Amino acid sequence: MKLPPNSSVLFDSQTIRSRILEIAEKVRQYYASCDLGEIEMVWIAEGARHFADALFNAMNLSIKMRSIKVSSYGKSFESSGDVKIYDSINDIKARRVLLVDDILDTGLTAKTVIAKLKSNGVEEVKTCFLLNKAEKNKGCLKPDFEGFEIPDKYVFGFGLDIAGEYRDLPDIMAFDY
Ligand SMILES: O=P(O)(O)OC[C@H]1O[C@H](OP(=O)(O)OP(=O)(O)O)[C@H](O)[C@@H]1O
Ligand code: HPA
Repeated sequence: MKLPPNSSVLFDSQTIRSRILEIAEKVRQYYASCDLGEIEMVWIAEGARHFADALFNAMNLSIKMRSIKVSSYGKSFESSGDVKIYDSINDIKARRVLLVDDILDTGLTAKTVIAKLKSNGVEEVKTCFLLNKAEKNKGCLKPDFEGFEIPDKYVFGFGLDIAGEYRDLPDIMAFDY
């Protein structure tokens, strides 16, 4: 597969896997004293697919898991600012939700979904991101669990795409655009 020019590996697959094991352990500890029946893990499709699968398997907790399709970038490198939620999430009524996404970039996607979940009556939403462009979003939303803080570069691989391509690369690559 031809990679975009000026791209390089930011995190290789082994580094990603090891970090996910660490996050999974922190999540396990957090929920250790909770009623597992009250918790639902909700991951944001499509980008979080690989992260959510790996995290869920590593957590090894008997909780429900589902995805919701949310999109705001399309083929662009910038958020359109219009976060579209394609699945009905009105039936997510768990008391506690663990919201999982591949990346916290501007924070708009997560903020929109959190507001919707809260308006459904979900009491607690904990967030878990593999990547956080913290310098860019100026800490507008503090993740409860996160993998790596990254600089303001466009990244792809391990679920993250450029216009629908490269999601299935095992490494996370960065790209100067
Ligand atoms: O913090 P933000 O600036 O809102 O960006 C983060 C969101 O952007 C990407 O989704 P995208 O809209 O590209 O859809 P996709 O997951 O299907 O690629 C990514 O998967 C996150 O969900
Ligand atoms: O850097 C990114 N890469 C891929 N998808 C994204 N969605 C928001 N930011 C990014």
